[in-house]
Amino acid sequence: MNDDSSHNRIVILGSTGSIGTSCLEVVEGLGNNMEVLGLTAHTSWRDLAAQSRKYRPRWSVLSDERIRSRVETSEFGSDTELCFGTDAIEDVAAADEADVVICGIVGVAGLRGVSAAISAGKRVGIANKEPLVMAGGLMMKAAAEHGATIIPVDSEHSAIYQAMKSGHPSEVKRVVLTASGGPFRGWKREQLTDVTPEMALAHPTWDMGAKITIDSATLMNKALEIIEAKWLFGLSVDQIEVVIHPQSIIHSFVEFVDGSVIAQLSPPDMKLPIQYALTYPRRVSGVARKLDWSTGMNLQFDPPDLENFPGLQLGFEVAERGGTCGAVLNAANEGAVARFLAGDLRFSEIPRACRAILDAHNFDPDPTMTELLRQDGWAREEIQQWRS
Ligand SMILES: NC(=O)C1=CN([C@@H]2O[C@H](COP(=O)(O)OP(=O)(O)OC[C@H]3O[C@@H](n4cnc5c(N)ncnc54)[C@H](OP(=O)(O)O)[C@@H]3O)[C@@H](O)[C@H]2O)C=CC1
Ligand SMILES: CC(=O)[C@@H](O)[C@H](O)COP(=O)(O)O
Ligand SMILES: [Mn+2]
Repeated sequence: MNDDSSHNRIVILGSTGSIGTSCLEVVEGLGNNMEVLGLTAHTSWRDLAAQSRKYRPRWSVLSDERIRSRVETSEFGSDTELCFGTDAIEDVAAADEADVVICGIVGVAGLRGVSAAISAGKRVGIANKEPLVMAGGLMMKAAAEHGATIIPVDSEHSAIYQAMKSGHPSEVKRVVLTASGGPFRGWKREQLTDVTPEMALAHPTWDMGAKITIDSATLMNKALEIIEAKWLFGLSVDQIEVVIHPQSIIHSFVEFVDGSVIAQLSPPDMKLPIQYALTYPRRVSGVARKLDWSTGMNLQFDPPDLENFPGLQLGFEVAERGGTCGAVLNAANEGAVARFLAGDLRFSEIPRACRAILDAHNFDPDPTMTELLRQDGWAREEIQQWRS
């Protein structure tokens, strides 16, 4: 971080998305303490232009080179240099002037930006879980080598990060990830066959981008989060549990060896974990919603339904096996979700297709990044052709 910890220059990867726009609200709430240095989007150039005029970053990046000829550069304001391409995302994420990088790109498309920020030794707030699922072991190793500080932004992992402060890492018995259960909590396998994208996009508690919202509905989001937790906190699979908590008020628990369970509570609003990553180790007043204790509240907990939501089981298995499994599961799931949203795959086929591709892949227990990228590409081709 900047020596003057009251003023920090921030880069937001994926600034036009759900995490990105929440992050800009947080930055605005923090006032003069934060300066927006860089923003990135893929194709939403008009949104990025509006953000650029408002926050006046030094750089704005559009990663999709194909839209270059359509973009009206004058819309970005005179203070901002507009750049194109994924190389430019890496340059901004690693810029000497950047103190903190918030990673809010969706999918493995965010890998190069996250990796660049880590290699440059930045403070890196990671919401973008898919690169961790794909290559978490290599990323944590790189962070240690380059002196980067990874602060989880995913709500469950932020909660665990905060709760871990109550004891020494060696005193942690297990972590419990909470899951809302999604829009189909309590549904049976037969009922899930004819679910439409519109139904699956109606998350009961969180307002998020389309891909993660579908993942929440299949419980694949929790599967990815098991793998994410393993890498972020150096846990074994038998130290990770999942509990269904429909209210999304408790964002996860840490149980210590003495039996004490420490939880983090707040309304379902990503502005809190984003702000925590920006101001850590300090806590400051901010724009995130607060709990209202003046009205009654019931907090419910149920065991997860692995039979009707088989995607969750994949998370435990993949975290256990490691190697190339995370890359393959993640890539198959990204492709399956895209096909489901395009009306080309049934909802109930998402976990089935992921299972089939995972089982068919050529397992490597200790892959390099090159091998992980190769397997990611292979799984993306497989999922395009998959038929039940
Ligand atoms: N939303 C949430 O509350 C939470 C999200 N997360 C994680 O955070 C990440 C972002 O999620 P969310 O904000 O919901 O996603 P959104 O779909 O809302 O936003 C995605 C962002 O990534 C950009 N983007 C999309 N494709 C590419 C690409 N190929 N290359 C570069 N940039 C790209 C988009 O730009 P453009 O607008 O131009 O398409 C946009 O800025 C995901 O990994 C998700 O799992 C984790 C916890 C909570
Ligand atoms: C906000 C956040 O972190 C999401 O990952 C959220 O947890 C999704 O809700 P589910 O618990 O339904 O997966
Ligand atoms: Mn989450």
